Amino acid sequence: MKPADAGKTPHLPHILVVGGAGYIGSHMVKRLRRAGYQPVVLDNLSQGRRDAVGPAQLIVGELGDDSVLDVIFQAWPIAAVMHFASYIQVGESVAQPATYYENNVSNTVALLRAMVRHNVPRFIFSSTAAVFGNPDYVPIDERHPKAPINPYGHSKLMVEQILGDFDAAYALRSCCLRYFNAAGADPEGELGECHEPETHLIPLVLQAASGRRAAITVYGRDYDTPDGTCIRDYIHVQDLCDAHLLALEGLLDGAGSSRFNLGNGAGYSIDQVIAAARRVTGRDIVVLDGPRRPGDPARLVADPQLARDVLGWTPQYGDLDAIIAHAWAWEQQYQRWGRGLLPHAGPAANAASMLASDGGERRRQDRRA
Ligand SMILES: NC(=O)c1ccc[n+]([C@@H]2O[C@H](COP(=O)([O-])OP(=O)(O)OC[C@H]3O[C@@H](n4cnc5c(N)ncnc54)[C@H](O)[C@@H]3O)[C@@H](O)[C@H]2O)c1
Ligand SMILES: O=c1ccn([C@@H]2O[C@H](COP(=O)(O)OP(=O)(O)O[C@H]3O[C@H](CO)[C@H](O)[C@H](O)[C@H]3O)[C@@H](O)[C@H]2O)c(=O)[nH]1
Repeated sequence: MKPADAGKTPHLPHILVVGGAGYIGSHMVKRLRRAGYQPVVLDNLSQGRRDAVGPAQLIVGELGDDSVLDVIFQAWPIAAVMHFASYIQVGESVAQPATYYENNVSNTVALLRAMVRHNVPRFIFSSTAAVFGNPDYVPIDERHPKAPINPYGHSKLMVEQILGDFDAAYALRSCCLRYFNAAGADPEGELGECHEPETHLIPLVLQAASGRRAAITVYGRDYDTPDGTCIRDYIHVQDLCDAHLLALEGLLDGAGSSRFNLGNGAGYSIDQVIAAARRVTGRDIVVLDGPRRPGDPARLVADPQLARDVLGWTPQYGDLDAIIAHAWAWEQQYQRWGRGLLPHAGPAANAASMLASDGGERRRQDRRA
């Protein structure tokens, strides 16, 4: 199987993209549109950006709101759901577990129940390497024991388990895609990563390169790795989108439920990432040394063989410099235009008036309270 390409017959099915205004979800929405699908986005804008959705349908609303979900499933013939919406910060999940279990688990169950109510039988879930906890071995394959070490990882593993039960009880077929470290940006420069607050290494290193922040702090130099810094498997957001498209095609073709680890299968240390960023940007980057960040495993590297064999997935951006180059182009756009003033920003064609409930700012305030 190959990912559906631009130019393929238009008007493929409607796909509900929950969290489609966020970093990975917005790239997926663009990819779906290019492939001829009709994405419908549900996002509460607690992190996502209205302009990142482009001309796709945007419903501003809560994932766990039955009335919103019922209206969406009645309004559009949704063939499958892609679920990107969750809270994603490991440290915050330790401090606020209730918030994480509520949003990542309870609200997801509400979505799944709505799918069962409306006979929508296909689901693609954004899972994470965090379901494995501190790995017993690397590269990590799908058989590796699941032992999360924080509420974020637990919440994702719970949903994986719930999906197994929904398959058995309701024939809801699902594909869990466990991303390792999502990175990079739309090669066309329209979309990229802009979490608030940003906690991910590559965007922070590039903010230090652009001058948006003074320095990057390396969290620990005493790990059992060749240079003492943590090793991660960085996977380009476009490659993640390709995997989703393949998973979607599989489910539409009648495939059963499945779970895949998504990474390049190559690990880079923090020092290697900083060196690559210096190479790509040509800028000096000030580096500070800090203590370990609690809960960071020394090494997380995927074994992506199953996704290659079963989905036919071939990542295009295995080269760290290419991943960083796209993220750097995005950082420079941000420098030029600022948040909310990007060149592609325009009035979102959305159904917000139908279901107005812009809980975004309220959510942000709740979480900071
Ligand atoms: N970024 C990574 O490296 C990474 C790695 C592994 C897994 N993941 C998973 O991938 C998914 C997407 O990650 P991301 O980096 O794009 O995150 P993101 O925060 O940029 O996107 C999540 C989106 O979901 C929305 N959202 C959150 N709660 C919602 C709710 N209750 N109702 C409606 N919308 C809601 C947010 O507004 C945001 O637009 C997440 O589920 C995350 O756990 C990400
Ligand atoms: O300012 C920083 C930020 C990060 N790091 C280090 O860089 C590495 C990568 O950190 P990220 O925060 O970019 O990514 P994580 O590996 O912590 O987290 C990623 O993988 C997790 C699974 O383990 C979750 O899925 C999460 O959403 C996803 O971003 C870690 O060793 C971290 O300690 C620094 O040294 N300085």
